Amino acid sequence: MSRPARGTLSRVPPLNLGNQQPMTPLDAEHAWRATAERAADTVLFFDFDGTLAPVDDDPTAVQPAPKVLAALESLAPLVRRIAIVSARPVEFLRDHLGGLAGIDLYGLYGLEHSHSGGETVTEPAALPWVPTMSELAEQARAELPPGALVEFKRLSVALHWRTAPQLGGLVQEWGRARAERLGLRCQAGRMVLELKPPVDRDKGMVIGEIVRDAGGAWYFGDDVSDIKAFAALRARAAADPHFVGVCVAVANPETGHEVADAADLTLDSPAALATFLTDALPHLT
Ligand SMILES: O=P(O)(O)OC[C@H]1O[C@H](O[C@H]2O[C@H](CO)[C@@H](O)[C@H](O)[C@H]2O)[C@H](O)[C@@H](O)[C@@H]1O
Repeated sequence: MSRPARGTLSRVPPLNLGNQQPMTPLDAEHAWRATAERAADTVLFFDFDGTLAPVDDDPTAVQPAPKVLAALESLAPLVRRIAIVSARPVEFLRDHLGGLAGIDLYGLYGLEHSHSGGETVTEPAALPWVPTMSELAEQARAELPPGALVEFKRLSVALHWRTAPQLGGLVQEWGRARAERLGLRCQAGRMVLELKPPVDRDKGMVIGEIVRDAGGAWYFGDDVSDIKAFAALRARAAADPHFVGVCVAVANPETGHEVADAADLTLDSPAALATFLTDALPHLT
């Protein structure tokens, strides 16, 4: 099948886990129509960076794409839940979602969560790793060359090389060696390597738990860590032919085709996502 043209919304071959046939409708309009029939039982999941917010050299400078928050606010009362599932801390997400009410936040790949503006709950098994992460961030700052950016997130450390692409190999080598020594796990991303505690929590597990009793779900993501979330929707659909699961990739040249190949639909940017969500509103009202 040919690749979707940039700037268009197209269907690409779905991920095939264990030969199951995903029940995903064929195009966006059908998908929203099927969703409308079960909107009160549908959860809309969004990754943050690269999906709701365009990528920036400075991880602290990002903001959601224009109109994206307004679209989420309009969609929230029409579906069961809206949830953001991100590698960012919950506090960061809360600060960057402009006080949106009624949204669930899953931060640090699900090591933290906050339901509908409530307190932030941290996975207890991860807490003993805070000092290790803090020391690791200090070591990274001391040992990695200028140009590598170290982002300390309490329960994980992200090592960035976006503004110094020539350091990518060295940063990854340093990070993987350190992870092995400390018993940490690595998650690769867009010009970043993230080191996390060895606690079983990822986007797929978060989504799998939430959709257990849902009638449908959409997941919007741009990076390789989002493929686990897509797989969770596929697994749910495989277990229940009435479940409508739709996986949407927000394309970018860095992740190549891997995410788009695992998705049903592809959008070409966070700005295109805002338009896509705004256009979906009439289907659900
Ligand atoms: O799960 P996500 O919400 O997609 O978070 C993934 C990582 O996002 C951030 O890094 C990425 O975006 C930065 C800002 O645009 C960019 O500078 C960087 O190159 C990207 O990798 C965040 O800083 C990381 O902690 C997250 O792991």
